[in-house]
Amino acid sequence: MERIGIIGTGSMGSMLVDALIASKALSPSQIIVTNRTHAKAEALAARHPGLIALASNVELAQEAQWLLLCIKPLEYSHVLQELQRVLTPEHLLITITSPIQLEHLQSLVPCPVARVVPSITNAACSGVSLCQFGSRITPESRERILTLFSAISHPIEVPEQYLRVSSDISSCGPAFLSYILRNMIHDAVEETGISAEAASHLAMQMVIGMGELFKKEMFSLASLEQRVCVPGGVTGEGLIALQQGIPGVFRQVYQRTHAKFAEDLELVKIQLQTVPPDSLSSPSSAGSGT
Ligand SMILES: NC(=O)C1=CN([C@@H]2O[C@H](COP(=O)(O)OP(=O)(O)OC[C@H]3O[C@@H](n4cnc5c(N)ncnc54)[C@H](OP(=O)(O)O)[C@@H]3O)[C@@H](O)[C@H]2O)C=CC1
Ligand SMILES: O=C(O)[C@@H]1CCC=N1
Repeated sequence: MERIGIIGTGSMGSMLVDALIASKALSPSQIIVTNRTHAKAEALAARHPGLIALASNVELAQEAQWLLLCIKPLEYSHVLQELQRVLTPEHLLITITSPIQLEHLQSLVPCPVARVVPSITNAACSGVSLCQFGSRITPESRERILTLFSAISHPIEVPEQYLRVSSDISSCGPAFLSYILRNMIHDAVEETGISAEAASHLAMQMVIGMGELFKKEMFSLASLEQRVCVPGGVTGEGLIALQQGIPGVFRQVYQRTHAKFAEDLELVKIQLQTVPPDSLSSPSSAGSGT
């Protein structure tokens, strides 16, 4: 494939670069990056000889047709204003951010747009990525996007109304489960005196083992729970405590994430009013920025 330009080499941008190279989906020389703090982009280039770190988003868009926007929602209006001068219908814009409506984004640029929401699990070429495609995406580009991201994840196409909750599970989920496990470890230490190190080791190995069981499709969540919970045994006693505390907690989690999402969508919408609707979309005025 042609070169891909990655704007933003923070947590996700750098993870995607590392994973795409590790999986051999892309070679370093197919990747160009920019980052607001240029030193971060340079560090990535140093890690992957052949990868180019540029200082300007405009220059990057002139060098690459596929642009992966790995910036945060409130950074879009600034970056889109910069890019408007150079984007052409031949570009392809992929956002990894949720609170920006795809059709709105598409209305501001002359090119096709798509969304691919990654998960930190993609760093291990595992887990899912959540995909959505704007109306200008051709079947061929759709296939190429799915092929690229299938090298580091299981891409899943999600409808707009389930984007937030899907990302809550697949992208925020690792943080939620880590928090629960940290509490499991903390309380073990407080209650019994086991060392934090020993409890952490047990917890990590347990999670890795569970992942293997699911990978091998040996259990569903319910059948695993049932298999471990020996009638009259200790697990059932422990579950009584969990049954008092856990049910309903995730309803609150989803209510909070959805409220924040709605707030961000609104803020982004207001900010994007400063980006004029695409005035470059007619091929005659699109320029030859590639
Ligand atoms: N973290 C996660 O697990 C997931 C995150 N996401 C989404 O990914 C997006 C990015 O998140 P994340 O990587 O964690 O955030 P980070 O803050 O780590 O990365 C954002 C990067 O964008 C850079 N940046 C900001 N403005 C510009 C600009 N004008 N030009 C070039 N680079 C710029 C920042 O540079 P600087 O170094 O100067 O700050 C920073 O490195 C968010 O929208 C988030 O919702 C999606 C799924 C999972
Ligand atoms: O915390 C966040 O906003 C991002 C979105 C998905 C995971 N992390």
